[in-house]
Formats: sequence, structure tokens, C-alpha cells
Amino acid sequence: MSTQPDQTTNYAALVAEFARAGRAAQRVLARMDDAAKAAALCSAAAALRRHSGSIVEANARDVAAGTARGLSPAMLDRLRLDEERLEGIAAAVEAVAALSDPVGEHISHTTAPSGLDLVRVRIPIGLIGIIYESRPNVTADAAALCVRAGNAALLRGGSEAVNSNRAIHAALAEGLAEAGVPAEAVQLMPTQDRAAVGAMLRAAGLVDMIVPRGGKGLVERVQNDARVPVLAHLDGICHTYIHSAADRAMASEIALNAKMRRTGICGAMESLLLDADFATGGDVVGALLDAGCELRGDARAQALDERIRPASANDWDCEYLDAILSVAVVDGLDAALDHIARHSSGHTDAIVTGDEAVAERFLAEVDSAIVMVNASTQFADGGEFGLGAEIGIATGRLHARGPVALEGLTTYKWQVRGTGQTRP
Ligand SMILES: NC(=O)C1=CN([C@@H]2O[C@H](COP(=O)(O)OP(=O)(O)OC[C@H]3O[C@@H](n4cnc5c(N)ncnc54)[C@H](OP(=O)(O)O)[C@@H]3O)[C@@H](O)[C@H]2O)C=CC1
Ligand SMILES: N[C@@H](CCC(=O)OP(=O)(O)O)C(=O)O
Repeated sequence: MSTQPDQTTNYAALVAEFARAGRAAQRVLARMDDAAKAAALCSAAAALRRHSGSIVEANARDVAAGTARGLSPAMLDRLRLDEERLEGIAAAVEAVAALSDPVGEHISHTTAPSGLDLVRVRIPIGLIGIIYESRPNVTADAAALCVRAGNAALLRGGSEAVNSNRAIHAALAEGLAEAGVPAEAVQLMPTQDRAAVGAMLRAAGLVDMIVPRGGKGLVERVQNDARVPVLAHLDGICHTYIHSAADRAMASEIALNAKMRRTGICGAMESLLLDADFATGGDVVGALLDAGCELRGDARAQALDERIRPASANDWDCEYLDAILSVAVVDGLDAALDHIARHSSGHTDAIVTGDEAVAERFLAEVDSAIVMVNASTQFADGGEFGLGAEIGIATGRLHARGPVALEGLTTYKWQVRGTGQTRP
């Protein structure tokens, strides 16, 4: 779309215009078979490579502006592209092309007592709006996953990545169009005005689903404005509970990895719960402190190591995305479950224990999208789960939870075949 918004733009009308174009393109996409959609994504990958110079140049402008604005090193790292990273983005689009097409799969096939033949068949959701952080690879990943599953995408990326996103989007649209997919199958919102995010969230009947991927500010906006079904990909306040029957070495290794492998991702541990009866809690916190992590603890945690600072009430609900961790000492499984129920964001929570019965209770009772036993929360990732890719980690309670890939971007319908039945 060529619409250029200005001060007087009516964002509801703008979103409606984009949505109508996207829905028309989606109907074309829905008629394309597996091979045609895969070929279109390979064509989009080729266009990314063809335009790598201008994409990297656009990204350099974003990075220069971000540097001047004082973005953190972690944010700049997520923003930055070079030829090698761009090759990775193109290869990821090809990897999505190589995944098998979920559309048309028969989820179930039964015969009703009336003799009706009932097939539940997988279909695309339709037009999906995605609001995401300033990480340009998400533009290509999200577009590729949507198209592979037969959906149109309306993308709204983070403001710091605006030039990169526009360049990536232009290349993707060109490549898709060359392979017979209407360019409007993947559209990028032409404005960074946050009022337009509100219009996307309110576009019920035009946008079929919104995927918000971001932090607290976005959560509040979604809660206030959403009229469209939302598949929330929100913050990760992830816990690791070290139970009294945890293996000592395993506890330290998992805690270190869960916090320090990459501190800036949503699957990083933000809160450590040490069982009061776990004998070597001091070793776990010592290993984290020695690795350069700042620990903020309650009084009992502070007693384990003098380097632990006092935690404030806010710390239990804080997503640091940094080498900072809150630590509490809890009295047994029930206290750990209570703490997690109060403070988890529903992303990923883990227990370390050698007691199978305790592990099973944790798996059953923690109500998060991903619940783990004896593993690092950093495994919360579509690639690690064998899904090939991910839009992100869904933190809500709808049909797709945890890493969302192709299946999560589909719904189904019932196909009913009769032989002349009438209902008595
Ligand atoms: N669950 C998951 O899969 C993932 C979750 N995350 C989470 O994302 C967060 C990090 O991302 P961060 O860089 O902070 O991204 P933000 O949450 O600040 O921004 C994400 C997107 O939301 C928009 N946005 C934010 N607040 C508002 C608002 N009030 N109104 C309208 N639009 C808004 C931003 O727009 P604008 O450009 O205007 O700021 C941007 O497009 C962390 O909390 C992390 O856990 C990150 C990756 C994956
Ligand atoms: N789930 C993936 C990506 C996490 C992610 O997207 O993080 P972010 O850098 O906040 O956008 C992983 O574990 O690498």
C-alpha cells in the first residue's frame, strides 16, 4: 500500500484499508498449494539477498540513530544487521519454506451416529496483525511463518528499526509478488504513531488475530484497547525453583545457564526460588555472583551470601533482561507454587528436583505456557522444540501456548459429508 499518513490521518480508516487489501491477498494465498507457497518464500529469500546492500544501509541509519539516542548495547545488538546476519535471515525464510504445510491436514476424521462423515481440517487463520520489538529479523520470520500457513500479515515493528523494517519488507513483497503472491499478503504499517497500534487492536472483523510481542507498555495498551482476539507474546518473568531434593551440581549449572547464557531474552530466568531445605543454596548463589550477576534477595537469601542486596517489593515482578536476579527462600513446594502463581508472567517456569512425585506436581500445577523439570528456562524456543521457527512465545491461555510456529497460526473447520441425511 502506498498510503502515507500525516497529522490528519484517521488510523481506523487506514487500518481498514490495509486490512481489506490484506484479506483479498489472503484469499489468493489460501488457494495456493504447498509447493507454490514454498516457492514464493524462496523467491522472497532471493530478493532479500538481492537487496542486501540497501537493507544493511537502511539498518546502519537505524543503528546510528539508536546510538545517538543512547540505546543500550543489548538493544543495539538486537537491532544491528550486517551481510552475515542478513544471510541468516534469508536462510531462515528458506527454512520456513522447507517446513511441511500445515494447511489441509486432517486433524480428526470420524463418522457421526447419523452416518455423517466429519473431518476437522486445518485452515489458515486469515489476516494476522503482529506488533513487535525493534529486532528486524522478526519482520522476515513473522512474514514467512504467516505466508507458509496461508495467512496474510500486517506488521508493526519497533520504531528504532523502522528503516530496516521498511527495506526488508520491500524486498519480501517484491520476491513474493514475483512468485504470484500479491504484495499485500505482507504489509507493513506505514506509521510508527502508537495511535495506529490502537487502531489495529480495535479492528474487530477486519484483523482476525493480533500477536503483540513486547513488554509492559504494550501489555497495558493491549489490555485497554484489544477488541480483536489476542495471542499475547508478552514479558517473561521466568522462575527456577531449586527443590530440596535437587542434585547440587545440576542446580548450579541450570541456574547459571538460565540466567547468564543470554540475559536479554524473554526466556531468561528472572527469579530464583531456593528451598529452605536445599542444603547448598549458598553454592548456587555464589556461582551466580562469581559469574557477575547482581542478586537481590529476601532476608533469608541475603543470609546465604553478604554480596546479595536487599530486594524491594517490585523485584518479584521485574523482568530485568540483564545480569540481575531476584532470589527468595521458600518453605517447600507449596510455597514455591504460591510464589509462582503470584509473580509468574505465564511464560516459562522450571523446577530442579530429583523427586519424581514433586516434579509431576510442579508440571501439573504451574499454570504457565512452558513448565520444565531439570532444564534451563533458556530452552523456551521454537527451534529448540523442533518447530523450525517461531513467532515468539505465547504467554496467554488461548489455543497456542509457548513457542508459536506454523500450527499455532492455523485454526480448523469441520467438513461434513452426507448422503442425504435429514435431522429427525
Ligand atoms: N514472549 C515472547 O515471545 C517475547 C517477548 N519479548 C518481550 O519484549 C520485551 C522487550 O521488548 P521491548 O524492546 O521492550 O519492546 P516494547 O514492548 O517496548 O515494544 C514492542 C512493540 O510494542 C510497541 N509498543 C510498546 N508500548 C506501546 C504502547 N503503549 N502503545 C503502542 N505500542 C506500544 C512498540 O512500539 P514503539 O516502537 O512505539 O516503542 C513496539 O512495536 C521484553 O519484555 C521481552 O520479554 C521479546 C521477545 C519475545
Ligand atoms: N526464543 C528465542 C528468541 C527470544 C527472543 O526473541 O528474544 P528477544 O531478543 O527479546 O527478541 C530464543 O530463545 O533465542
